[in-house]
Amino acid sequence: MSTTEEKFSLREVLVSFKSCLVDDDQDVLVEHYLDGWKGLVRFMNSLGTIFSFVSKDAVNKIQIMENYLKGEHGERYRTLQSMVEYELSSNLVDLTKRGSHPESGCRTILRLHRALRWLQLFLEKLRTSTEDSKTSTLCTEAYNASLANHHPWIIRKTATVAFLALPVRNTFFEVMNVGTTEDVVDMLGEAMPYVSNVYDLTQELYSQHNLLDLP
Ligand SMILES: CCCCCCCC/C=C\CCCCCCCC(=O)N[C@@H](COP(=O)(O)O)[C@H](O)/C=C/CCCCCCCCCCCCC
Repeated sequence: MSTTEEKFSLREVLVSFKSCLVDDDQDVLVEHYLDGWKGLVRFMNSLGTIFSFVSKDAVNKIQIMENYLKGEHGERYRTLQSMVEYELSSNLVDLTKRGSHPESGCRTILRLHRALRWLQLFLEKLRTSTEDSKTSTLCTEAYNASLANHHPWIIRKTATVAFLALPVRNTFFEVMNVGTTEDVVDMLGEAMPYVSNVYDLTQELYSQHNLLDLP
């Protein structure tokens, strides 16, 4: 996971989520999906150790998926659709309660997928924010409208306290290494449709297979 220690580039994250989409934008390549997350983890690491409890969980989930990709059945994990078909047809998913497959690909991606909704909301809030907007407020609002609904009280509390340590909007934009505020806003506008497409496709796939509440 050494790549997560390289410098963050929002453009690379954009390219990863853009190149995720395959088969006429009807499927998601797992490898590039994970590359997008690795880029985001790099960004979070650059914000300081207060977010290490979040990045550890994200890194752990990325690692679980990378192990599947490198494993004996790696080809079945090439796209989200092939992963869902393979794991369901081979009974590799704990559907109602945690049992013998506590780290299935389907449940691991579901956790990242829920976090992608938070990202989608947060990026849109950042894009439309003004100079005096507080990143902690934007982040908390995005979190409360998404991930928080899936987290127990103690995680919600810890996350909300950590958000208070987010840097102010200008510093936040600088860490993105994109250029001026206008450049950041433009790039966020460019990135949003790709992140949204990936989110919508995954949501549709999981909904079709009743996988949105995996334990
Ligand atoms: C253009 C860049 C701007 C934004 C950059 C954001 C960078 C964010 C990078 C990574 C996001 C973190 C992804 C977190 C995945 C969380 C998955 C999850 O929900 N895990 C929980 C459930 O897992 P299981 O126990 O069922 O296996 C787990 O309990 C969570 C533990 C950690 C706490 C998660 C708090 C999530 C807060 C997300 C906001 C991060 C704030 C970063 C601020 C920039």
